[in-house]
Amino acid sequence: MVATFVGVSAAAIWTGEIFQTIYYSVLALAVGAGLLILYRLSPFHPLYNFPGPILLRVSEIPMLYYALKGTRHVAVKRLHDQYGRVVRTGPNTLSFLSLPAITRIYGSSNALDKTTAYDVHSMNEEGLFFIKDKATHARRRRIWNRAFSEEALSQYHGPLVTEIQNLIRTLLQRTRDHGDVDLVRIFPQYTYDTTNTLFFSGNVWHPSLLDTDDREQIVDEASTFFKTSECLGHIEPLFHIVNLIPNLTNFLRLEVISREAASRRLKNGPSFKDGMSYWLEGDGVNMPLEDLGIEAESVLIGASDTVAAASTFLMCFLMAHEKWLVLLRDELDEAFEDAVIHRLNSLDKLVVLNAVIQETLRLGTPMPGFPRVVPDEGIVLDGKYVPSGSVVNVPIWAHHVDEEIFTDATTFDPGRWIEDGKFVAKTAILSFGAGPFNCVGSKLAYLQLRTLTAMLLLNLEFIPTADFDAVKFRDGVRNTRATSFIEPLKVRVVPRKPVAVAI
Ligand code: HEM
Repeated sequence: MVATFVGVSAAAIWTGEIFQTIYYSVLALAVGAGLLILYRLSPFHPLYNFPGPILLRVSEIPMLYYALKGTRHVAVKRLHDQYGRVVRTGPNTLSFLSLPAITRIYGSSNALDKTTAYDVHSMNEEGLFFIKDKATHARRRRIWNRAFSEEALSQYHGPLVTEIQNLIRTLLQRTRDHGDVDLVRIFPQYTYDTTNTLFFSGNVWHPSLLDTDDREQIVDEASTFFKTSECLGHIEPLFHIVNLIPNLTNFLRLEVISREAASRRLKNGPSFKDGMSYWLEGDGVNMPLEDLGIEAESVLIGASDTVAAASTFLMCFLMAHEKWLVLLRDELDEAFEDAVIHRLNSLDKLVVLNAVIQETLRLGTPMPGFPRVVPDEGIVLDGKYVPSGSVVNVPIWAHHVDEEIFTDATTFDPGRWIEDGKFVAKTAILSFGAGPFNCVGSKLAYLQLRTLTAMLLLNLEFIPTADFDAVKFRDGVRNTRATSFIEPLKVRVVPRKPVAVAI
């Protein structure tokens, strides 16, 4: 009897202690969170004087919501419309919409460092996109630059044209099989194939994604990676916790694919002087072999979705603005009336082509911006002191549709880039970033966009399906590091007179 009494009593005491522990822990957390919120709103917070909505001043969660939805670029633009040129977009984050801020944050020789948002990867080696230290980055960048020299770009001409010819064949085949073809689906297949060919001599996957309609769902794997790292980049310590839990790291499969890409290409060798050949040659300093996997990831991330999204926007704009489609096609028909593109470099001179591409990049870069961290001594931005450790950012999309910089800013008007019959890129756009961390592959991106647009429009006619609605399509644009489209962009493709390319 006594034993039972004592046993029950001990259990009760134990249960009571657990309850008390939980109670006091929750209470302590609630008090801690309350104090943190009060501090973030108080004049003691170093960013107190910067305007912004209360919810964003106290927590990262509202911006995380927009990041998850893929509409952060729109949310930040609205905040600038409401609060002005500088907005507090998070407890510790400021967004600056101004030209001097672009120069100070990204462009100058003392450009600011990348934040820990770039640490969202599980590889221990060093890859260009992820390197934060400026001196280490500059050394690695010299090696990468060689893969985009004039000599290197000319090596890519032939393989690039072959990829586009395969795209043209597949567009016609899918139209024959299904009555129409979705450009949102087919363009990433083509760009991932092109990266595979130009950088790894086609060793990453075979047959091509176009030939299998991406049976292995490589494009989806990459897009899951982008979405997850965009969200975890907001609360980067969470990534390191997630990374410890095996089944939660499936989104990192792109890293496995990247390692395999590098090792297969190393084992099989190149079929022409591909991008990896330039990495292996080095530039005074050698690329460490163990870094090839993460560098492969840098190029797979950097080169494929970006070019696919720009190509999709370009076709959508042309179908929605027939005047520019006709002007561009006339320019191409006249330039290549003998049905041969003699040199790809001749495309650099075409005024309407280049204006259409520049305008596409202006309106077709729905990026919220790239975060940088303020150094120990703090900095002055737009006449305001910004304390050490703050995260600052220029919103690319909001900059591109800023009425103070571009008249009639939301209208697709390639004419804004043409002066006295010449293409003039007179106003800077941020599609490729700026400064030491800007896009290393921009020259290749322009080469790809010029060649693709010219070859598609010369060889094919694109007829949008009856349900084509440019406004609905634009409303379905999302950006989670990479750009994605909720709506399909369906077209029927009809052959025109075939045009050859002489390399
Ligand atoms: C339309 C196409 C493209 C767009 C809009 C684009 C955009 C950008 C932007 C904005 C950045 C800076 C990102 C940051 O600061 O965090 C960047 C970096 C980068 N891009 Fe591109 N890119 C394009 C095509 C390419 C291509 C074709 C390649 C390679 C073949 C490439 C490889 C890279 C790499 C490796 C970086 C990191 C550079 C560094 O940290 O030094 N991109 N890109």
